[in-house]
Amino acid sequence: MDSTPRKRKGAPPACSAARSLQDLASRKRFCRESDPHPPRPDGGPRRTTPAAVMTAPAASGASASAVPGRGHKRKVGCIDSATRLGRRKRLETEYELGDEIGHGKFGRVRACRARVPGGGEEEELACKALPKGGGDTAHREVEVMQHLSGHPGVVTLKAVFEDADSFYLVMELCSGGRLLDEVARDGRLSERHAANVVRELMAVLKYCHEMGVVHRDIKPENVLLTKDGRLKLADFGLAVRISDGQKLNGVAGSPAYVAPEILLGSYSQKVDIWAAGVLLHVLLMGTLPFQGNSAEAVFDAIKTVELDFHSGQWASVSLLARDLMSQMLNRDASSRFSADEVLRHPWVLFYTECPLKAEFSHLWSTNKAATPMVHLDRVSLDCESSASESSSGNSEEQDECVVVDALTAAITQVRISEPKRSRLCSPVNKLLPPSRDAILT
Ligand SMILES: Nc1ncnc2c1ncn2[C@@H]1O[C@H](COP(=O)(O)OP(=O)(O)OP(=O)(O)O)[C@@H](O)[C@H]1O
Repeated sequence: MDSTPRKRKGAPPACSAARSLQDLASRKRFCRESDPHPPRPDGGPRRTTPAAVMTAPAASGASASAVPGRGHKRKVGCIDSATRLGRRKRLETEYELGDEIGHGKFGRVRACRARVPGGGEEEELACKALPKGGGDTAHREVEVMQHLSGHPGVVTLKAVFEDADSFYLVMELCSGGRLLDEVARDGRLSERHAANVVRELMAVLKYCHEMGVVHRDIKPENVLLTKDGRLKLADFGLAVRISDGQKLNGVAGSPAYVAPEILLGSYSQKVDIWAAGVLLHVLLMGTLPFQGNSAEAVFDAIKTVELDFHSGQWASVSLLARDLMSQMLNRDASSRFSADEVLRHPWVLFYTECPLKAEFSHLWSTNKAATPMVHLDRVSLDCESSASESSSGNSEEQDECVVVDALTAAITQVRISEPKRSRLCSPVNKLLPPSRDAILT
């Protein structure tokens, strides 16, 4: 681990996961995009979203003249014909809407069921209503969801409907709730559970980034779970598509998860890795790493607070987990891990890749460390268990941390991290003009 972090004196006291995350939720309102269609100075009508979902606009924060990059596998800006479109009447004909199951700042989500002619088995779905007048948000969300469709870690969009007031996004139901609720319930997740979450999240983020999409709102509220505990990334309302080497400059996201370079006004995919690092801190510690009583205070903490990974609750966390955390929360975006590098980190591999047992066992036998092999065998068996399993602070978990820490010594013979990318090799990036994503002044 290459950081010697210290928490700044006078930083606000850590609070419980439920409390701090709830605070965050209420502060979030400060950090959404401003109304992109403010009243006209001449008192004329506001520009509103067109009445029909025909084309999605260019991604906010991206240059209109940007050359399509690797992410543009489909027609840019068009609703894909695979997603059915229609009027609200058709929504009611084809689907039965149930109770509200969640809501965010923009949308209200209801349980929904497809009416199947002939009484066949009904598919459980979710229907998110997005009021019109929210600028490009609904278009962008639909377009990005379609662009990413097919990946098992992305909530599948089934159909889009509209009436005079709203768009309705019918999507697969994630009946396992939010990752946030799991953390609030359990306080802290076991390292094994957290590593499985990180692996699934990074797999979908790697895909998003390869497809040229920056999510910009990674947080436990937007990570949903299926009935069988698989992870699904949701809420693409702030996501944007960018080309290789392109930079964004709109301030967007949820304050506690905002990467420092967003505050500096020039950023790209790595902001999602920072946010995932904050999320990992929440999973392992039950608290947000950067706190404050206002959005400004949180931003100040993001820019200046040095985390202390050596004291307090961190003492019970493996060194490998701390190493990964410091790589994900590296303020230098060019050195910060990519999704792929996170996936290849030994902490993630150890808890999620059973075949490594053999490799580590070999290293173990050539190392003088004293932890018995039986622990490796047990950990190996553990990684076959469900990804949704959780525990916190029990003796079994402590034993695993000892094993992981002992492995740190063993694998230093191999490598802990990929070599840092040379800044000289960075692509020449185009800094875009300020966009309407700027939400804070
Ligand atoms: N596919 C789904 N299956 C089950 N629940 C869902 C689904 N999509 C959303 N929800 C629930 O609805 C809530 C709000 O959804 P979502 O985050 O998409 O709305 P939003 O208005 O865009 O939120 P935000 O305020 O974060 O922008 C989620 O936190 C979740 O509890």
